[in-house]
Amino acid sequence: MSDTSRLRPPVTGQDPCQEPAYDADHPAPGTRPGAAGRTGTGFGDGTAVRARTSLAGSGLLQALTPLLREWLPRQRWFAGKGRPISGFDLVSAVELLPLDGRVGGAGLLHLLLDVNQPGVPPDCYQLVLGTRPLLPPPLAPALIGHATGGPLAGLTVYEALYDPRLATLLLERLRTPGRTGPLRFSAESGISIPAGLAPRLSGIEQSNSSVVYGDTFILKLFRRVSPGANPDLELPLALARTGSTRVAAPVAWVEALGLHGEPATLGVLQRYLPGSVDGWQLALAAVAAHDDFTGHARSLGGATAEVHAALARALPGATLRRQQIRLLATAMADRLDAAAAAVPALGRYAERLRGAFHDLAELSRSAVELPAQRIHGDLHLGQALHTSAQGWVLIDFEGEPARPLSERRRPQSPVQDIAGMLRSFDYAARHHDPAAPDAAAWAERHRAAFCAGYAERSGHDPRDARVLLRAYETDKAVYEVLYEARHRPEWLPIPMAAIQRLSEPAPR
Ligand SMILES: Nc1ncnc2c1ncn2[C@@H]1O[C@H](COP(=O)(O)OP(=O)(O)O)[C@@H](O)[C@H]1O
Ligand SMILES: O=P(O)(O)O[C@H]1O[C@H](CO)[C@@H](O[C@H]2O[C@H](CO)[C@@H](O)[C@H](O)[C@H]2O)[C@H](O)[C@H]1O
Repeated sequence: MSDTSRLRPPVTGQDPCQEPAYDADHPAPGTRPGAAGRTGTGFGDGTAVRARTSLAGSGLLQALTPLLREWLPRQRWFAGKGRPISGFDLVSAVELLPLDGRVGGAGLLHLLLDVNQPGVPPDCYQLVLGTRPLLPPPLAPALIGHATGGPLAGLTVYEALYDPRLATLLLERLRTPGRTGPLRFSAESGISIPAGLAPRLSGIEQSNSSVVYGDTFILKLFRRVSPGANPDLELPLALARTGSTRVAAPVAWVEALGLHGEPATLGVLQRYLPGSVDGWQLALAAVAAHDDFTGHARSLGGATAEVHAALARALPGATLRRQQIRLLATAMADRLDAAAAAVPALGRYAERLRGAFHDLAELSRSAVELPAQRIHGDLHLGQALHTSAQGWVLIDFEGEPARPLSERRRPQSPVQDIAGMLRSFDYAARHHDPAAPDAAAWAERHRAAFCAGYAERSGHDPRDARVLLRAYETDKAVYEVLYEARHRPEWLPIPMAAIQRLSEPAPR
């Protein structure tokens, strides 16, 4: 579809790609004015957004509430599982296509919604909803529910990304920079995005949702949204602009404006790497076939060093001084305490594990200063894609989604990323059998190859930062224990094997 005018709700007769800047008193065409009634805190105090939501006050939220209460907790990306939902607040609602389907048979609604749960601050989620009077059978898996009131009366509500027509429309909107209500669409200059690329929803269970367009681009829509630039746009964009080929270059993105302070990144369209295989799958295959994987591990170490060097050049860094090193050690110890309270199996190791954090705190007594810079933040084998043409490419620079955005955007020691990848080799070695007699040796060989590749490219062998590496590795293994206990209890023995190893006295 190359004609962008098909995005245009005929009510207004204006092309949303040409809209003027959004004005609270004169809402943009294609959105309906109304009082927001928003009280949530996901985007701060809410005052900035109050006049800018559309469709609020129209009964939209009341119509959606019973549907979302039932549907949301079943989504892989919903972080509030296990707690009741006490209600929703509308942060913004934008009708990208009229809901009654008078253009092309389907409506398209973009929502930012604060989800309220007792005892925790609200989280803001991005939903992209389709509406049709009747859902065609191929879209059955996308069903959210049948609405009975407000502007949705008599309509079926479903996940728009499943609908090729609506997914195509999103790409169309990204192709032309401009604003639609509080949504700002931007494109990297000098890159042309062709029209008519066939969309397909990525079937992989993820923290976010992605659509692949014609094996050329992949659009990732963030589900949990916070004010500020998402590092998964910020870092790949900075890297691509340095000419780095170790990332999938962003070509367009969408943000929400005026919600509270900084624009919030909602989605990124990046180059797709057709035929890529991720490092986790490659490593598992190598373990199963008893193949040597050290060449791959070494080149991955080199690629990681290249990314770190490019990030250090492209974005401001910092130095971790005494006080910050102490705070880092304290934060790690606090995370250990919290994890031990939640997972009793960790309890008996806790005292000895604390030694690693104690040693880190002791570093702060000497004159040591640690260089810090922007890093990947959640590096593991699944975040590295391999292609025969490009070698290793790192993806998903979001950082650990559970941590606040402000923390994820802070410069950190690059050793954190290295520790993450070293843990991943241990995971791969123990995936089939956590107690396999040759697992420790396999892991050690590949960890060494990764560090050697990193050292070759950077001139610094991460193994020389012994105390820091051990502290970060322990912190990551503790995180993994909690992660597995919550999400995949049958995987718990994998990080527990590391906990056992790391609780033994450190070789001096
Ligand atoms: N640029 C890309 N090219 C090819 N596949 C990709 C690309 N980016 C992501 N993917 C695929 O999508 C999956 C999920 O991507 P990721 O960025 O990790 O999303 P999430 O944050 O939702 O976990 C990856 O594991 C990979 O299989
Ligand atoms: O990929 P995400 O950003 O969602 O990261 C989370 O999930 C990962 C699992 O998918 C988890 O990684 C752990 O398991 C991996 C194997 O599945 C292994 O390679 C990693 O080393 C291990 O940490 C990650 O911790 C979590 O944040």
